[in-house]
Amino acid sequence: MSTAAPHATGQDHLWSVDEHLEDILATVRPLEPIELNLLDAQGCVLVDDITVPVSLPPFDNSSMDGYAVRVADVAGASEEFPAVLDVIGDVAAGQAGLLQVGPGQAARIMTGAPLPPGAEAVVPVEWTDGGLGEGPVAGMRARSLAPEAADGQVRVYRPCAARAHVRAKGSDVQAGDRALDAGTILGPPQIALLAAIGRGTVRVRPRPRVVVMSTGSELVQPDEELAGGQIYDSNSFALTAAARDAGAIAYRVGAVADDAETLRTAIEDQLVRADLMVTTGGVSVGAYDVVKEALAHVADEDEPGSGVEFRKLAMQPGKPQGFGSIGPDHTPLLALPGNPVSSYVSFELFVRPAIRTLMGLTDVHRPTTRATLTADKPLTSPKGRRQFLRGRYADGTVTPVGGAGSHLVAALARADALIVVPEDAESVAPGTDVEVVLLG
Ligand SMILES: Nc1nc2c(c(=O)[nH]1)N[C@H]1C(S)=C(S)[C@@H](COP(=O)(O)OP(=O)(O)OC[C@H]3O[C@@H](n4cnc5c(N)ncnc54)[C@H](O)[C@@H]3O)O[C@H]1N2
Ligand code: MOO
Repeated sequence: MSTAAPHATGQDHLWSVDEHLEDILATVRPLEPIELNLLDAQGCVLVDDITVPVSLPPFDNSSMDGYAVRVADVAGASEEFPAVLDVIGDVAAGQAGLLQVGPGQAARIMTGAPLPPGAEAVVPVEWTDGGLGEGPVAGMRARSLAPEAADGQVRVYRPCAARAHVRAKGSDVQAGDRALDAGTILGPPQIALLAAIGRGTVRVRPRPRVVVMSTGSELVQPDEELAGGQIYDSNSFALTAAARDAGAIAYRVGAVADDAETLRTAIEDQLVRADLMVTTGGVSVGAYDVVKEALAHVADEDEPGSGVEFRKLAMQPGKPQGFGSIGPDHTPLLALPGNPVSSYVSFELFVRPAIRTLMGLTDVHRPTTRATLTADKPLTSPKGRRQFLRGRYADGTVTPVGGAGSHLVAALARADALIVVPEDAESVAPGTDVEVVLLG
């Protein structure tokens, strides 16, 4: 192998952000569906439409603790002239078919209990004397204090309309209705609905397993002592968190040393648990840029399409990038630049859409909006590069946070948006309408 410095020929080509993203999305495919228990499916994308098997609620039931009555029996009732009804017993939630309410009768009923046949409405207990004969009560006596079921008489002080305080069968969803559409992400409310209609498992695309690996012999893990020339590894934390935020199950591998063989072995060891590999650092043109060295030649001649290509993109930050697939399963790999802001911005632009494609989502991008630039002076941007500056967005305006330097982590921590300066702009004046990526 030659030890001469590489020539610039062919390496000067700058790929656009859109070309790079297109290549990534053309390679990454949604993961195969699996059947998962409801809670394991949280955050996953539903593969099939879900139809409601039984109506919800499955039967007419009471929305209040009170008395199930016939409307005619309480017509005209007042505190002065209460309706007096014979109480025939209790209907608790979970009971059905025991009582029949006839004229002049009432059944004491609990919230969620089935409306007994014959009854047309429920009067809340607060509209009655609770069977105690001493005027309106605030509630029923606890079962521990009065274990026997209600009997005797109840005075009802107000009339009620038919179906009052009754939740009708099917008033939530009807059997045969579409409960959820394929493509829905299962959050807590969707999981509530699936459980409510009796589904214990669902077919979803699994959450992608993403291994995030930082590289660099200068990196030290948080809580350890820094020696001269060392810095803390922030990328592996930032990107693991970002992968989780995107919906992945993410594994962090902190700081592999700048040695090609060590790195190759470390990556091979991780492939078993990766649907997607992400590395940071070592992709530039330095003598110690080991990711490039380790991966630029991993293409397997027997495996067409395998291998990692390193490119320069017309963007800032995030100019040097690697992308391809490795290992027997052609696991996609994105090699991001090491500067902390570069790796984070690259993640947002390329890795997040890849993760969301693996998840089976069609809308894979962060939302964007237009905003008026608020700044003391014009923003400057290198010609021919799409620049992503950090900013704060509020009420249709965006304000830059910190400068363009790709080492500025503190400013990144205060930002909630990226200000996009297009390739053809070298300067953007305050007051200009700009595109903004909302980081959510
Ligand atoms: N002669 C040239 N030099 C550089 C160029 C170039 O075109 N010609 N490009 C610059 C750009 S742009 C970037 S971006 C960086 C990318 O470099 P690498 O991907 O090789 O990254 P490293 O050299 O490993 O690190 C860069 C920088 O970031 C710090 N770093 C790395 N990993 C972490 C981490 N996990 N946590 C925190 N900080 C990290 C590292 O210490 C360096 O300071 O190359 C430029 N150079
Ligand atoms: O592209 Mo580098 O990522 O500008 O700092």
